Amino acid sequence: MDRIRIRGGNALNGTIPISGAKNAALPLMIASLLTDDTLTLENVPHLADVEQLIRILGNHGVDYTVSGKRLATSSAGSGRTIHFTARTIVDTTAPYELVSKMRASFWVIGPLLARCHKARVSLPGGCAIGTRPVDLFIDGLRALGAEIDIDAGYIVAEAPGGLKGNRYTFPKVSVGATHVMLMAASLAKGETVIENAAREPEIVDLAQCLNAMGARIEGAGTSTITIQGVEALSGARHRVLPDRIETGTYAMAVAMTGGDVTLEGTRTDLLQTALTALGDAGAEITDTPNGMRVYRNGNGIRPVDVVTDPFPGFPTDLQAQFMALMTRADGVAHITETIFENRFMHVQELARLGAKISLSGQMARVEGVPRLVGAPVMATDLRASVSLVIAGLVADGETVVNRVYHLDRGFERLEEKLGACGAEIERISG
Ligand SMILES: CC(=O)N[C@H]1[C@@H](OP(=O)(O)OP(=O)(O)OC[C@H]2O[C@@H](n3ccc(=O)[nH]c3=O)[C@H](O)[C@@H]2O)O[C@H](CO)[C@@H](O)[C@@H]1O
Ligand SMILES: C=C(OP(=O)(O)O)C(=O)O
Repeated sequence: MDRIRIRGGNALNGTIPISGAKNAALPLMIASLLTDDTLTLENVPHLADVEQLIRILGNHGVDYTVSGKRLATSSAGSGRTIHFTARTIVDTTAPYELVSKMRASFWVIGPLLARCHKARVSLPGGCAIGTRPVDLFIDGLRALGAEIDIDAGYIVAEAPGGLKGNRYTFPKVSVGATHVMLMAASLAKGETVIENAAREPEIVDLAQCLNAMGARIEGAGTSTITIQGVEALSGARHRVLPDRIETGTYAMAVAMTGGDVTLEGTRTDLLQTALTALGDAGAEITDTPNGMRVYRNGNGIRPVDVVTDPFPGFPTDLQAQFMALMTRADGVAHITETIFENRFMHVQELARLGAKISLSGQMARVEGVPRLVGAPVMATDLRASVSLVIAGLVADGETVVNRVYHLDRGFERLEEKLGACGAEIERISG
């Protein structure tokens, strides 16, 4: 199993190209199930989750071809272009062996139901950050006329006469359930109105792609989305938006180590709340023509309290990274997690490096310390793992992060990107 070894102490200086967003690429790829025509996606990141989803889609009958080059360290925005074609759906079952590895693969339920009027999808896996139920998907799809049962770990859904548009109000904001409702309602008969929809940029990206395929979606990016169902969708070409979580992660790494880094191929408007928190912590962030510049001089890190919330709030996917930054603040910061009930698994690992963190329910009290000391660490989820990398970048001596496969789910060539900016970081294979 690969590990990442870091020798802390170097400031980061240089340029980091930001990849296409994992959390946009996944639903966009799944949207290819909605049409027998070719959906071409540009800027698709090379990540374990993307490869896994390609396998899952292949099981349903999606063919793919890859063109374009892999993202080179020196050039932003030149990620892969992948052409997905689901001429016919050969299987409407998404089996446990495939779906259990990745939460988002469950979302195939939406297009399968819409196009084939039936789907049998295993209950999902994904990062172990909470119980992560699927009740909102079930309620939402039932509102569109689907009949749904749970049988032996599978959701079995049918809509013999096709899905029918309806009004549905989410009792709680869900990114995944909003993606699924957009895809399902695009091929339903009549109008669907979704209230309390997620407003994440990845929702907007999916809606734009679906509209390019012939869907009629209005209001994506607000909490009310209206979809006029259409008979069929066609192919399209769409560029995956930049990864705001990767962007925020590297911005936090620079805030941690000090230095001056340009994040290329990204946009500040994708993560305003997190950038405001970073600014309050002492980093300077400015727009550049093709991204942003993050800079922190020799001044210390100021403690900042944050509370995670659905977009446009502070993203839960940056909570662990921000906590790593706060371990070196000049004072005490409080970090409250409101989205997932078990997303503090980095706390005990950060403590191995000398961090002083205490937990009380969903709130972490982080008392900044003047020094972290390298140690072997291990994390059980994607963003927790990268928070350990950020801490390792300033820890004295050597930090070894185990279970790198978590990182490979969501960070493209992390060690290369950080290494090019002066970090002493390497992957140890095997
Ligand atoms: C692949 C992807 O895009 N993953 C992101 C997506 O996950 P995901 O789409 O799984 O997250 P949701 O927005 O659905 O989850 C938000 C909250 O709603 C709850 N919930 C969700 C569905 C449901 O049927 N019932 C229910 O109670 C969840 O347990 C959680 O407490 O959004 C999360 C919140 O921004 C991010 O952390 C993940 O990185
Ligand atoms: C939690 C995440 O992913 P998933 O929803 O696929 O588990 C994430 O991207 O941080």
